[in-house]
Amino acid sequence: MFHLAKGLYANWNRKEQYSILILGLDNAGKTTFLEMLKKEYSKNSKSPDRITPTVGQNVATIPVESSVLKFWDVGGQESLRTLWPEYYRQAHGIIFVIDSADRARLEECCTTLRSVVANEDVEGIPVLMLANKQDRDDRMEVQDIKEVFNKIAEHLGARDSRVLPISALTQDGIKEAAEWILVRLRRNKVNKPPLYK
Ligand SMILES: Nc1nc2c(ncn2[C@@H]2O[C@H](COP(=O)(O)OP(=O)(O)OP(=O)(O)O)[C@@H](O)[C@H]2O)c(=O)[nH]1
Ligand SMILES: [Mg+2]
Repeated sequence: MFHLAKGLYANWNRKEQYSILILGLDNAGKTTFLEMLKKEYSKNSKSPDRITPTVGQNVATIPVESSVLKFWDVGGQESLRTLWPEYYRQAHGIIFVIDSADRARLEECCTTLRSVVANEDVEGIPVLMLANKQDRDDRMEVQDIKEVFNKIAEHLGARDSRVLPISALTQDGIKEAAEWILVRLRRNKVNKPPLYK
């Protein structure tokens, strides 16, 4: 009887777990964003001055509301982007981070995102674009970034997508980003069910 009750209790307590892939060019601020998410939700994070370019992957499992979000942060250097498709099939959502101060690579950003969303393994899953580094004086206006990326969004079909301004460094917009993606992951759960852990 005790074991049955314990089993039922464990079942009721299982949480929905969604995997989110954090992509973007090198230096966009992906790892800083992830560390700040950890700071926001689990109070256990690395200080930004200890973050170095990612060569492998960083994984963090973060409780957000009644769900668990498992983030996969991979290196954005060109030579490492060939590894990204390995992660596509398991992803419930994509967060694509853009360096708002890097005008010179905005086009490269677009081409990269376009090739990501064209892959059939990520078909239908929500895509959140983060215009990061909004604290910098030399940033591009969010409206200008939106105009560029909305052109890509037109090819995303019925799936959810959005451009949100953030500053990973000052933690502005971090919570809004997590909340936006969670709502869309739940909305898409009939098409891409979460794991129950
Ligand atoms: N001013 C400013 N700098 C930022 C912000 N976010 C990240 N940075 C800086 O940008 C640089 C790169 O940040 P990372 O988080 O390592 O970038 P990444 O996208 O993980 O880079 P890779 O691992 O090489 O793909 C670091 O010097 C960060 O401190 C931000 O919101 N504002
Ligand atoms: Mg990194």
